[in-house]
Amino acid sequence: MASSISDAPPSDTLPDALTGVADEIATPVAATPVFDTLVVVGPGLIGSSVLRRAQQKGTLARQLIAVDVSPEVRARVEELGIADRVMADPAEAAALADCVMLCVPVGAMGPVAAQVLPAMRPGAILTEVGSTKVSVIEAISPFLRPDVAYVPAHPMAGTEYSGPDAGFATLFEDRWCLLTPLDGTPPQALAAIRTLWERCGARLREMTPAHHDRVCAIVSHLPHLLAFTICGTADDLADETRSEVLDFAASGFRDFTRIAASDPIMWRDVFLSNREALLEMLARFTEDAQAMARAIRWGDEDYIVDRIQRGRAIRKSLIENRQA
Ligand SMILES: NC(=O)c1ccc[n+]([C@@H]2O[C@H](COP(=O)([O-])OP(=O)(O)OC[C@H]3O[C@@H](n4cnc5c(N)ncnc54)[C@H](O)[C@@H]3O)[C@@H](O)[C@H]2O)c1
Ligand SMILES: O=C(O)C(=O)C[C@]1(C(=O)O)C=C[C@@H](O)C=C1
Repeated sequence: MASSISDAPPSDTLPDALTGVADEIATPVAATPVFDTLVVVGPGLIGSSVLRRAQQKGTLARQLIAVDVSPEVRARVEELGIADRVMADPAEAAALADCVMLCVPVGAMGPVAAQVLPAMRPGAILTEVGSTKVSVIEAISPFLRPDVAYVPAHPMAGTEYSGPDAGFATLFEDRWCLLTPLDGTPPQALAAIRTLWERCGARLREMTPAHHDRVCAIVSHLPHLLAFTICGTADDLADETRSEVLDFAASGFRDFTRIAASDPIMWRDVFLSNREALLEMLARFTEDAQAMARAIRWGDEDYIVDRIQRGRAIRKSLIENRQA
């Protein structure tokens, strides 16, 4: 593949930090930017965090272009000054890029890929950050070209906020970025996207798209489904009893409300696009919740304590892994 990717090292741990060992004090050198021109389509929470990181470090790309369908978002990105150029037409921007990163809701990935791919330069890279992988890959695949590499990725980092004001440069630090390369993904393109995420501070893991979707169904999608549901149940209860259920909803419930404040469009798309894996995890969860209900009904103290201890152990391991 004729690539226009800069000749970036595969990892920040090697030549970026130091040159040679001839002198007693090695000379630090700036890393070569991974790309000349990075186009971020959808500079919301994730896209604007990538732009801020790129601007702050200067080692992701020489030129940053933001593209958004919303005039309000474009105006805000201009005001924030987090891109060198802000454009409305994805195809016009894509023609200038050696990397296009799609940061739009997963339901928009296919239509946006259809707009950008025909305009991309030979040798450029298309990547995206969708929270689901199998259906996003299926939606993008019909528009792929042999001379444009596609590297699916998913930074496992976020907040309940969205839009360009919500982003921040350290969002990805110490967080996992899951990569799901395809059989035909060129190693050089994969290496460039790995370097980009490493320079965002992320830890990397590669897996198949199907495995990704099962993992994310349990660690991310089901927790959101439960948070939206429990808030709805509490709200219904407050209506029915005309009581102050929500006035006193502190502590445990409050933690659910943070997740439940997430963007409806993003989560509608995630649930529908990971339908199978999410429904499977929900079925397993429902069985386990029934088992807990049974233990409570029959006073099975051992079962109850065992489940609580498993929860505590999971929390402890997250803290040890710096993921809490
Ligand atoms: N929020 C998270 O925690 C999180 C974490 C990891 C990955 N993701 C994934 O990242 C993507 C973006 O999520 P976000 O939270 O940054 O969303 P966001 O709502 O903050 O930003 C999305 C942006 O995309 C723009 N957009 C929508 N449709 C478009 C189109 N057709 N053309 C151009 N722009 C369009 C919107 O105007 C918005 O500015 C989603 O695919 C999501 O699944 C989200
Ligand atoms: O931390 C949060 O609030 C998030 O929702 C982030 C979170 C997650 O569930 O962990 C949400 C969606 C993503 O695709 C990745 C990360």
